[in-house]
Amino acid sequence: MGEGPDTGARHGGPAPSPPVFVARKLCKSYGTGEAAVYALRDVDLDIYSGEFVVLLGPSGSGKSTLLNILGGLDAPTSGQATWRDHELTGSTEAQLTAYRRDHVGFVFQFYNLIPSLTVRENVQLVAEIAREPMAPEEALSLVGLSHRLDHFPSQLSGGEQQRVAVARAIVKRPDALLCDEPTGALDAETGKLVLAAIARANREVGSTTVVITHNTAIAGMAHRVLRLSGGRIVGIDVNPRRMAPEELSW
Ligand SMILES: Nc1ncnc2c1ncn2[C@@H]1O[C@H](COP(=O)(O)OP(=O)(O)OP(=O)(O)O)[C@@H](O)[C@H]1O
Repeated sequence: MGEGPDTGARHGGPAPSPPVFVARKLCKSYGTGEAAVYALRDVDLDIYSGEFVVLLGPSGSGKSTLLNILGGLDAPTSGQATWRDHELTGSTEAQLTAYRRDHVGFVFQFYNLIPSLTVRENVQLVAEIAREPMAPEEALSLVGLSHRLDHFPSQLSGGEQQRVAVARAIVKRPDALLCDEPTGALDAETGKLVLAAIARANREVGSTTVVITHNTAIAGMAHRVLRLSGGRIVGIDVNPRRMAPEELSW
């Protein structure tokens, strides 16, 4: 991968390749009538191959709902979401399971490692069900943990455990890497190491990457920042220069 996707059309230059994620008029509501809660309202979205996108917004703005729909973990109430030629809306549970297994790596705020397995075994578990995985050792090297292969999760710091979770997400070389508040439970210095691991996966594996945060500093890493508020995308910023994780401060 080079410096990221061709952002030409967004700057008025040559046409880029078609988007990999497309959402049109996505709505998600819970309940009905006066008690209804609208998590997403008429969201239109295009995300391009290899992009690093940050979804930025306050608590309750709809970030997780949007990411979960893109990842095939949730379905909208109405509207359309597609991944390349996969129609996510309207897919059966079995089709969504296959989509997640074959194309998506997830990283959540809490690492959910299996405590009785070593670092290598936690990553191996996903490699075994993937179509074209890299070696677990390669994934763990990408996140800087080659020296901790045979340790158990309880022997690692929170930031190291989250880097194992990143390795587990990327070992299958996912087309999409979807991260929901990956640094939410970490201090700034540790969080930057995790962000560096995610950025490296985006660059070297080529995974189209979406990171949720309510931390505005993290937005500096992205190609583009989609700002959410009240279930709507209220702004899209293109970073003229992306910052490296170690340049961020919060
Ligand atoms: N299962 C549910 N039932 C009812 N309301 C829900 C449900 N899930 C989400 N919501 C509501 O939808 C809205 C959007 O939630 P969502 O989790 O997508 O926001 P978010 O921006 O990710 O927030 P946070 O940063 O706090 O995780 C919120 O008002 C939330 O309370």
